[in-house]
Amino acid sequence: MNHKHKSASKKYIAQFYKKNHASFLIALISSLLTAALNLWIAWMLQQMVDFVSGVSGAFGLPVLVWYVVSVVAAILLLKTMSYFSRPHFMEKAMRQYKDYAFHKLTQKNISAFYVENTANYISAFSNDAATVENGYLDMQFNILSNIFMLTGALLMMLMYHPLMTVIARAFFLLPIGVSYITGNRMETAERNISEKNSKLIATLKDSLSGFSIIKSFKAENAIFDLFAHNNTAAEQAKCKKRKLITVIGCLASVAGITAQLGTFLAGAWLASSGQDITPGILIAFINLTAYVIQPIQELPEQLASRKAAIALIDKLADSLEGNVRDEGMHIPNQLNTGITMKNVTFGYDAECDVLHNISTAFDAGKKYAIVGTSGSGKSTLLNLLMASHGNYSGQICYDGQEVKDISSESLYDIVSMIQQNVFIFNASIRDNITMFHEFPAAEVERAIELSGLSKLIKERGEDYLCGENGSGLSGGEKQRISIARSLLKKTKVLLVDEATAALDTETACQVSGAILGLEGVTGIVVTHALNETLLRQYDGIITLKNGSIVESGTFDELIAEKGYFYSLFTISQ
Ligand SMILES: Nc1ncnc2c1ncn2[C@@H]1O[C@H](COP(=O)(O)OP(=O)(O)OP(=O)(O)O)[C@@H](O)[C@H]1O
Repeated sequence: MNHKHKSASKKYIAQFYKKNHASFLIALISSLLTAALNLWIAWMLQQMVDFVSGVSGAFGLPVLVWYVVSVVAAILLLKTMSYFSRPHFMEKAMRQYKDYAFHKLTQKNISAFYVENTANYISAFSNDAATVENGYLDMQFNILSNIFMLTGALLMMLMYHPLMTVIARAFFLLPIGVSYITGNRMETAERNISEKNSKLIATLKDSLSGFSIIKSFKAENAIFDLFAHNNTAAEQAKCKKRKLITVIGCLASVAGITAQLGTFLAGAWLASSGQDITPGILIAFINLTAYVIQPIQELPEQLASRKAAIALIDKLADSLEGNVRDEGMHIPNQLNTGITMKNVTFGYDAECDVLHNISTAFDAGKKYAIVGTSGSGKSTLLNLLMASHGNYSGQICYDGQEVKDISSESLYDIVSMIQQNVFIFNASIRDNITMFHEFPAAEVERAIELSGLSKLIKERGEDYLCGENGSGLSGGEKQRISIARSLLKKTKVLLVDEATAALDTETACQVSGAILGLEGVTGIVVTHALNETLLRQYDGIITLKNGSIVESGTFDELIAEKGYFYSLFTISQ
């Protein structure tokens, strides 16, 4: 992990404490005072035992009764403090952390989602968030109160009997060593669990999205095998962590018991050597030793869990810091000359190019059709115009400005795209068209009219809920919503990828006609439907074959050439 990402994860951790200091401090004070209370009880026990043993200078019974009442009152007070602070701190901390991460997610490039695995993010906001909550947030109070209790107990032991404390300290080094050795292994185990969970979530996501296909192709067994494989891997990763926790616990216990028994032996040896140890001091020492050993036993696991949780925050910061294109250039929201592609070669993998040496120009305000057989690279060409990938060679320029240097915000102001796969939110038809923005009613009306949605809206109303990914709508209706969305945005450039594929011929012609009739808009339309009336209206037709432009010109020019386009057109008729 590089330095930039390390400092990025600090910003995520800062979200826990932003405007949340008061709750944090009160919760921390209450857990530290609870630890102090244990030490106070150890001291009281010493006084009680010395009182019963008749040691001179011990407190009398009335004072001891008063102390007991104070302890009970203090417990009630501290628990009340904790009740009013810790849950509020946790709630705000997790809310701000997830909000910040989600905000970062929304700042990503569209291109990020062509190359990244979205299941990682689902995991980060579910499983990993729970680990961060327990292993980092909750744990920090336990860690700090354990450190406080450890230090306080050692100081009290020092006050009671310095020599015995020095001997005990030598034993305590043992469990501390265990913590140091096991910390890194725990961190690796937690990262491994997170990765395996992501894969499991990815399978689950696919299974749910493709449920009807799985059923109709009777692929339940195959998809079950895939799920079972990933489920096993995730559970095995957790099993490994549990085993590691057992090993860490075992080492910590051995080290702890050795330290405790060693200290007792030292006490016995000192007492028999005539040292001044009252029965009360002996009892206090036994209690205090436990308060040293408990943190030593718990701290290795707690520190390891904290480290593991920080590793997950680092992992999320790592993924969120990549593919953000906010440093691009701002350009005015206009297209004066047009879009040019010069010697553009591109492949999804380094070994295999999908587009070869593409050179063409799309003049501002004109309409172009891209045709070609399936897999010839039409969608890829369109996506590159939307800056989906930056790793092409050659130039793609808007008014002479290289597209990968333009800020995504500027680019999305100029261009909008109607895609093959339309995403519909589980919101009203109107919100799906306006994408939750405010527009003048007349403009919305015009977009609805042009995209052929009037009938649907008349029947169901603007407030009709579309269902999860538009389950309440037909394919054609979803396409029309997507067209209305883009028309409403009124961008200077409209890219259309088979937008009419799910429409019947009449509506398809109507919609394509609407796109062709948009004044001042540069339209680039990928189409399979080789309809002569429509094709004649385009200013240029670009014919792709195996990722290369083989012909371009107007409909009449291409037909006259009697070449590749001519044969595609005649076969389709
Ligand atoms: N994300 C991707 N990763 C790897 N290869 C891809 C990816 N998307 C497309 N391809 C490949 O690139 C080639 C061109 O695909 P593209 O979708 O651009 O073709 P198309 O002409 O739009 O096809 P269709 O008309 O069937 O939609 C195909 O061989 C396809 O398999």
